[in-house]
Amino acid sequence: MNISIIGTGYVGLVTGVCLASKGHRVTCVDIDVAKVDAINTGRAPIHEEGLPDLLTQYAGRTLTATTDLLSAVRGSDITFIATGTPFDGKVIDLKFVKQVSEQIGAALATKHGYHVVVVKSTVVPGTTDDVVKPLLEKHSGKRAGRDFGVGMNPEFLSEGVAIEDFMKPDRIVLGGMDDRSIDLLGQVYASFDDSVPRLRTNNRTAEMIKYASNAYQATCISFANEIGNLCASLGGIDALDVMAGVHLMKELSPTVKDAGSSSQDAAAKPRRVRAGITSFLSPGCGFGGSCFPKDVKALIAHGQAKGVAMPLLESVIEINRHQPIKAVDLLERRLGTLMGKRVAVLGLAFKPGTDDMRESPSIPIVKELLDRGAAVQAFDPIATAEARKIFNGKLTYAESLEQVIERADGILLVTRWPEFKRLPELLARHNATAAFVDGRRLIDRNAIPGYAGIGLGL
Ligand SMILES: NC(=O)c1ccc[n+]([C@@H]2O[C@H](COP(=O)([O-])OP(=O)(O)OC[C@H]3O[C@@H](n4cnc5c(N)ncnc54)[C@H](O)[C@@H]3O)[C@@H](O)[C@H]2O)c1
Ligand SMILES: O=c1ccn([C@@H]2O[C@H](COP(=O)(O)OP(=O)(O)O[C@H]3O[C@H](CO)[C@@H](O)[C@H](O)[C@H]3O)[C@@H](O)[C@H]2O)c(=O)[nH]1
Repeated sequence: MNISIIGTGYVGLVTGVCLASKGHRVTCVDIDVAKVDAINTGRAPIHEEGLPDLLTQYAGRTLTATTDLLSAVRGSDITFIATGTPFDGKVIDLKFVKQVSEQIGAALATKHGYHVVVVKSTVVPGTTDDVVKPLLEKHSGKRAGRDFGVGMNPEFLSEGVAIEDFMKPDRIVLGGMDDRSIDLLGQVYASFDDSVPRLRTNNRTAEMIKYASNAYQATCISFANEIGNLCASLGGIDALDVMAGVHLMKELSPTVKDAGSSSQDAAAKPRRVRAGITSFLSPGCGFGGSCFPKDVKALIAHGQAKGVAMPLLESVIEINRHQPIKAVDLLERRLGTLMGKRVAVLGLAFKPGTDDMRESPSIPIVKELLDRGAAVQAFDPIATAEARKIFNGKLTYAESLEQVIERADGILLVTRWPEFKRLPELLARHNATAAFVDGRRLIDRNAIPGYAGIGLGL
């Protein structure tokens, strides 16, 4: 199929390269000329595993990028909207979605044949039918349902493993205003594994599935953190053991009861369980990123605007606001005071595998450490350049893990970078006396003398 994708950020670009790799001809559209040029020359504008390889294979062949939205839409059968939907504190800001809907409408005005426009951005229920569809009709002079179709196809990829998530999704939600729209959208995914559930539904439900999924995951994290904080203060209980026990309930791990009986069963386990993340029940220093904080707040605001109280999700956000500070408190208790102490912060990105700093828990953590008088040096394998834009020289950056731990009085692990697993050996060699706090529970609690961690305490 000929596909155009408007907005070439994490979602648009990953969708573009993956669909090109599935045999489609894809045109990516962005207003950012630097991004367009990078894609056309096969350079990845974002850090994402597997992206450079796919760009090298498909850029300039079946994947091209352009700033010319009109030609891209006219030359395609289906158009995905993948622009950002920031939250302004009250409502999600639809200005980018509206802008491109108007432009797509204008392109459809002079295009022959049926076309489907699909919203892939995360938008509150009702946006596709009540905002996007009327704009398309107004600017094309055509009628939705007769001349063109409108669909909603939420994206569930997770940064750092975005390519893998897109290529092997756990579900494909095909929202549409009618069967014809859904059928064409379904064709985009025709060559995806047959075993992946396809859910055909209306646009509003598709929009809500996305928010409910993110809200559910965020709720699990705040639940794990609330229980973890209680475990830490009761003493003698490790929240990791507790969550491992909770996670074994058959509703959460349907394959666990068979695990180990054959390698086939183990392979059938969901990827996140195999990775040991235990279905978003890992306590830590809070969730960050471009999605959970924004989407949960947007859903709360949307509910409240409709007169529906949202106390559970409000608590999810409130717990998450305090959680980064719990890690700082723990380090302060280990050191007695943070005033004048040299503190090493390990990891700045909101999660491993990305240089994305949006809403990263490292931001309130560094601020709190500085406020309490610590001198902060940080190390992140790839996010330093992004971090510099945020912290404006208030901390120093080390070149390596060895360097950052060498002279530290206290060490706070903030991001689950796999390379930090070398810490026990490195600390024994380079700095055996530093106070260590594991804000992500990455390291075995028995591997470092004096180990302290979220969900465990001192
Ligand atoms: N990042 C994720 O992991 C993720 C996962 C699932 C869903 N989402 C949702 O997908 C949407 C996009 O997220 P993202 O992280 O890819 O955003 P992003 O900010 O990385 O990318 C958005 C892109 O849209 C471009 N853009 C803005 N206005 C434009 C216009 N008029 N014409 C063409 N391009 C334009 C921007 O230049 C930018 O490159 C959001 O609604 C987000 O909530 C994100
Ligand atoms: O048990 C857990 C799991 C995650 N996190 C934190 O939660 C945040 C988000 O992590 P993750 O979900 O892995 O990354 P995202 O890229 O934000 O992906 C989420 O947000 C995307 C955008 O909507 C969705 O598409 C994905 O399905 C959803 O997992 C990070 O700060 C993690 O450290 C925890 O604290 N505990």
